[in-house]
Amino acid sequence: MSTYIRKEADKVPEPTLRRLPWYLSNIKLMKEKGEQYVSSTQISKEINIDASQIAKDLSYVNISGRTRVGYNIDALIEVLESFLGFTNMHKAFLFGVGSLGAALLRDSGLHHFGLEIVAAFDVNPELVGKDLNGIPIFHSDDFEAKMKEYDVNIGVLTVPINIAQEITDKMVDGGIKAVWNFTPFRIRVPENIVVQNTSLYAHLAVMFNRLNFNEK
Ligand SMILES: NC(=O)c1ccc[n+]([C@@H]2O[C@H](COP(=O)([O-])OP(=O)(O)OC[C@H]3O[C@@H](n4cnc5c(N)ncnc54)[C@H](O)[C@@H]3O)[C@@H](O)[C@H]2O)c1
Repeated sequence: MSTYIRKEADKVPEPTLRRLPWYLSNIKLMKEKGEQYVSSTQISKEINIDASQIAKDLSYVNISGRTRVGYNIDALIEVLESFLGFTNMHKAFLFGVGSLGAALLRDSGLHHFGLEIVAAFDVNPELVGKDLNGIPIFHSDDFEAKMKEYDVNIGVLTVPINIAQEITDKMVDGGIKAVWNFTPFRIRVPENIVVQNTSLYAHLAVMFNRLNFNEK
């Protein structure tokens, strides 16, 4: 039996994966303006990224465009959405319904990007048993049981930093395969588990620095 081993080289580069959703949003805007075809040069003008870079990024996506006319806009949107995993809903559990966790539960935008938080966990008696934006909040102790009930493989981590690792271990032991980590803690996980660290503050220093530069 021959097994196909996925090589590192088969992986789409992370910068490409970060740019593709951006192209997608802009292409959708162009569609709203009534365009039927879009070229990498046009996208380039909108978002100020080199057209050759855009063409290269789009080459990872299975779509062919005609050199001068460009890509059919509907087909490109469809292919990009499915390539990026935005069309099939990924179900997630969220841990820690505090100020950030609650904001994420209220955010309907996640849906458009393929993420559906189906339930949340907390230990605060004022929250447990309630629901927020239609999403039930259970006690953390009920997590293992709920894993059997829901078809979930993603965990969103918005708990206090001092329990970030403990809750991660709990999620992984329960069968979670990917952790979207909002805590500033660098959580450790087994090799087969995906971790995505996200910080709202990450780009603030860049903005402040550029602001100071422009004001000089
Ligand atoms: N990545 C970012 O941009 C960003 C932004 C804000 C906050 N954060 C981080 O997110 C985390 C939460 O911040 P916050 O301001 O929402 O805090 P918060 O104190 O408002 O919320 C934390 C919640 O976790 C709950 N909790 C405590 N123990 C728990 C357990 N065992 N199981 C489940 N839930 C439990 C608490 O009851 C509370 O509701 C912190 O680690 C913070 O540093 C990150």
